[in-house]
Amino acid sequence: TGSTRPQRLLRAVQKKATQGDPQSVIATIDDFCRHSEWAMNVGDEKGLILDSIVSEVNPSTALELGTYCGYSTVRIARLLPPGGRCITLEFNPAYAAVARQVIAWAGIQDKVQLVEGPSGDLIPQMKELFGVQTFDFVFLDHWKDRYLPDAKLLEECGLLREGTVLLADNVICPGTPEYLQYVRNSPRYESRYFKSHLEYTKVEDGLEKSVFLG
Ligand SMILES: Cn1cnc(CNC(=O)c2cc(-c3ccc(F)cc3)cc(O)c2O)c1
Ligand SMILES: [Mg+2]
Repeated sequence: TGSTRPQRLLRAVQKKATQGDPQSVIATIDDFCRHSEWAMNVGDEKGLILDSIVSEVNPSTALELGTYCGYSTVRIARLLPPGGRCITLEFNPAYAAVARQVIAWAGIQDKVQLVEGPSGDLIPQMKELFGVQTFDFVFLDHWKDRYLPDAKLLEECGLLREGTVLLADNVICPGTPEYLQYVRNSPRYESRYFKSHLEYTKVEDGLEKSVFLG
């Protein structure tokens, strides 16, 4: 039985990245995906937009939907203020197992809580499981048809506050048309599109930043 792509990505990190250095983990994954095997990390170009928005929000509590190999988890967690934390939800146990090791290699595991399971079941438990009041920042990067139902669930569970920033990956490719229509037309959000490219390619993609107005 051969290795999987996430396992080969992890092996590259453990071989080439400096332990405890998030930037070298990020650079190693970007190099692996650009020159060895494409993988669905947010990537370096959209990653810079993610970094600038996370830095602007400076979240105490961040939520990531869709961990995959932990690349964007590392990008977010390395920018959190002292005491800040990122809760990241991943449905796929094999991805979660790789992500835990990537996050640990970067040395930021103390800022991250990785939870395995379906976001639709876990979101209603955020308050009781993790003592979360509201999220300051949410990064949506999981199954594209879950963006809208999970955004509505976050609203219904009282997990968003006036000013919470939702940042959604892949709003063009693969695309999240129902989610886009909702956040761009709802009076409860102020939405803006950041044009970019699908990770490691020239294909158009982008991030949608939507501020919850309460
Ligand atoms: C199985 N699975 C576990 N997590 C997920 C959620 N992520 C995605 O689906 C996803 C997909 C793509 C993508 C794939 C093929 C292609 F041709 C173009 C784009 C890019 C991304 O940035 C993504 O986040 C899917
Ligand atoms: Mg994505």
